[in-house]
Amino acid sequence: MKHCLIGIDVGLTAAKAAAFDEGGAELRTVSAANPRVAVAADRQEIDMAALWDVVAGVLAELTGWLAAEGWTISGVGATGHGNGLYLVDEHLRPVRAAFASTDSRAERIVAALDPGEVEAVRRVTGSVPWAGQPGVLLRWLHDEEPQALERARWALSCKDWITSCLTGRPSADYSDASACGLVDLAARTYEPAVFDLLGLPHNLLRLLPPLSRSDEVVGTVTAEAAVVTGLPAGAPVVAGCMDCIASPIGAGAVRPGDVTIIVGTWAINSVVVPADTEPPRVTLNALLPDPRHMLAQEVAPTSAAGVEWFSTLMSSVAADAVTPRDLLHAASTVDAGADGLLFLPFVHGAPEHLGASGTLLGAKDKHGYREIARAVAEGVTQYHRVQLEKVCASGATVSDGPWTLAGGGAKNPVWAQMFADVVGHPVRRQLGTELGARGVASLAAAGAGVDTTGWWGEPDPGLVIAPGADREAYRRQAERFDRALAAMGSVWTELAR
Ligand SMILES: Nc1ncnc2c1ncn2[C@@H]1O[C@H](COP(=O)(O)OP(=O)(O)O)[C@@H](O)[C@H]1O
Ligand SMILES: O=C(CO)[C@H](O)[C@@H](O)COP(=O)(O)O
Repeated sequence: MKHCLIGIDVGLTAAKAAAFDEGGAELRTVSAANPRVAVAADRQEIDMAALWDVVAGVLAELTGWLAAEGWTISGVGATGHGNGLYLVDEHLRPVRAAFASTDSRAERIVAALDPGEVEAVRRVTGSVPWAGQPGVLLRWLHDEEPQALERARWALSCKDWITSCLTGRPSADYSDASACGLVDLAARTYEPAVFDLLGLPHNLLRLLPPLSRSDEVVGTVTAEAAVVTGLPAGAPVVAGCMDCIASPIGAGAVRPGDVTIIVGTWAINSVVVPADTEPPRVTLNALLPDPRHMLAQEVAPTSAAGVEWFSTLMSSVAADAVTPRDLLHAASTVDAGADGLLFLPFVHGAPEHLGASGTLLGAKDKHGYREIARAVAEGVTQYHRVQLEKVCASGATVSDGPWTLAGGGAKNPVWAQMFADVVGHPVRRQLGTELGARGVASLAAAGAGVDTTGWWGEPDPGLVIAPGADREAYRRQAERFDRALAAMGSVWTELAR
């Protein structure tokens, strides 16, 4: 009999489900756009039932194909965007719409925190507070919608919501919970001091589900879930992990010093560090399945989000949809430097820059769509560089080898070369594989008792891209970008008042 594993990856843009054979080869991937409602500029909410419908739909398509090809499913795991908040009642039904991690309505709560207390908690949890964290959002609900908290029984992350739909059980894993800034990294337990910092009563700690290892089986597919997904009832489901963890696992980039750059809605810039040292000073540190290691990360909703914003804007005025691929193609027809245009990619703000907004600098009447497209892609990439420099300066040891490029944007060859040129370091593309789904499928394999040692062979050197001819232009642009970023800080603070 042919056995396979299923990895589900629910990002902010799209839901993907992929099947892998027991040796780690990808059999097939199905994806679909996720529902997302921008309720207001700073309010980004997700209809939880609609999200589950999309995931069930991609699973049904995948399992239909697998059945026709004679595959038997031996394990399932989910990964998803981290942070945000998915509140459910005791019957695991949504209490209200979920908060996406791009929601910035709670910035004022973060701005009012005591810096000394923030630093004391950071040393324990490895995270600094920002608006889209579940703890900060719980505080917002405590102030603004206390009735929602009264109805809530569990505070889930995105993948925990999907896992609960599959198994009928609440669960959480160390990677997501630590990436949410809720965990004492050394003790691997929820940290009540986070609730003190945020002014939350301790009785709300009851909302946090029990923690499991990412590859631990936390339930089995229910009969109800089997009907809508085509998964076999009774198939084991593992706790899974956060998407920023799943991609490096999928790429095999989990040795100390390994760097992964994820070009999803969010910009994720990470390095594997030992778990038994003081957490590097970055936005967050997330525990990896291997208890010896964690992933130090600089993160911001500034990556494909910027490209999505501009392509959606152009689609609204063009006869045909302008896809991110079209936008990158238009960008490729303009020289590096976008003829002097600079884009600061904060259309959803950023943890590090309270009040920041998307900003186009240097616009002249000679500039058109193609120059702006180039500036948007370059601005997104330059901010990845800023964050990678911060990761390198955080005290973490960083590998000299190629850095792994993951996420939807990394599939674009123009953008991948721009990454190598802007960051000034070789990057490795991963063609043909949904790395996040692959990573969590490997955890499902481990949970089902399948030997996964063969999943990570020698990486193909042909996928490595070295910095090229545009490197010098981007070095000059980086100086302007950094000066503009520093100067805008006070403007954004003023505008946010
Ligand atoms: N060929 C492409 N060229 C440029 N950008 C792309 C391409 N394919 C996907 N993207 C971008 O990647 C994003 C999806 O990446 P993904 O990692 O799946 O994000 P998420 O996990 O947030 O859903 C899309 O928002 C899109 O902007
Ligand atoms: O918590 C986060 C960063 O700390 C984000 O939610 C990230 O997980 C999004 O992932 P994306 O949807 O861009 O793939």
